[in-house]
Amino acid sequence: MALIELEKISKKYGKDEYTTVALKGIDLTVHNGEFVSIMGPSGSGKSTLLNIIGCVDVPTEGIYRLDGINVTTLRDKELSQIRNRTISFVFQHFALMHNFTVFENVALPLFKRDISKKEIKEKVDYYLEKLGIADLRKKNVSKLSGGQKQRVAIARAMAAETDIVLADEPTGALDQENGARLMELLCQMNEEGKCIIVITHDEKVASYTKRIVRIVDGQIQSDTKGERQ
Ligand SMILES: Nc1ncnc2c1ncn2[C@@H]1O[C@H](COP(=O)(O)OP(=O)(O)OP(=O)(O)O)[C@@H](O)[C@H]1O
Repeated sequence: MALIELEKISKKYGKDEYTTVALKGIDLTVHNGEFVSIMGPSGSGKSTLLNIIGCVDVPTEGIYRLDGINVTTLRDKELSQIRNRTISFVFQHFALMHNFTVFENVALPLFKRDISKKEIKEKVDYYLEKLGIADLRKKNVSKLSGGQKQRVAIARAMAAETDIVLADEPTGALDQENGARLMELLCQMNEEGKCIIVITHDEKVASYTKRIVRIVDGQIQSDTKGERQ
């Protein structure tokens, strides 16, 4: 069964003469363990597509099945529950909670689950160790470097142990070395079985992925194999 199944997805913003059609009848199927990059010019609809896949926005038309469930008909509460247990996000500007510690940021998605504090602590400690940032656990995230912040964001995505990780220009705010390190971490997560979808303008970032979907003007222009298989 497909993990992500988009059927004739369209998205319009605004009304009447102010309408923007961001997506036009997108059909896209992604399976467990895939590593996909979504590329395309600015304004082509990449972020809109990722937001719909991530259940933070809803399509105007079409059907979205996430892990076999038609999420287009769900209410907000059900949608956020499915999102929390299925999807993690990694953003260009990290989207961490300022004035919270590294530990608290990584633990955040776990607080919404039905698991004990002890289990949360063990899980978070395990992933902080795995990413080499255990010594930063009590530090306020606003005091960290860009590379360290992105490691915290990856630790948060790993600790959530969701099947899907969505990344929007995740290397955009990083230097080359930290960008490469981040892509290695995403590759590692993919090898451990996660389905990863990354939006990027950067061919180098796309070269780490196994499949490249190119979008132009709200439509899929091509869907090809990436360099890494
Ligand atoms: N909230 C919104 N309200 C109105 N129009 C929007 C909104 N969000 C996006 N759009 C429009 O939808 C189209 C697609 O935008 P989107 O952000 O998905 O493109 P993108 O490919 O991610 O662009 P970029 O690479 O510049 O981030 C654009 O024309 C944009 O102006």
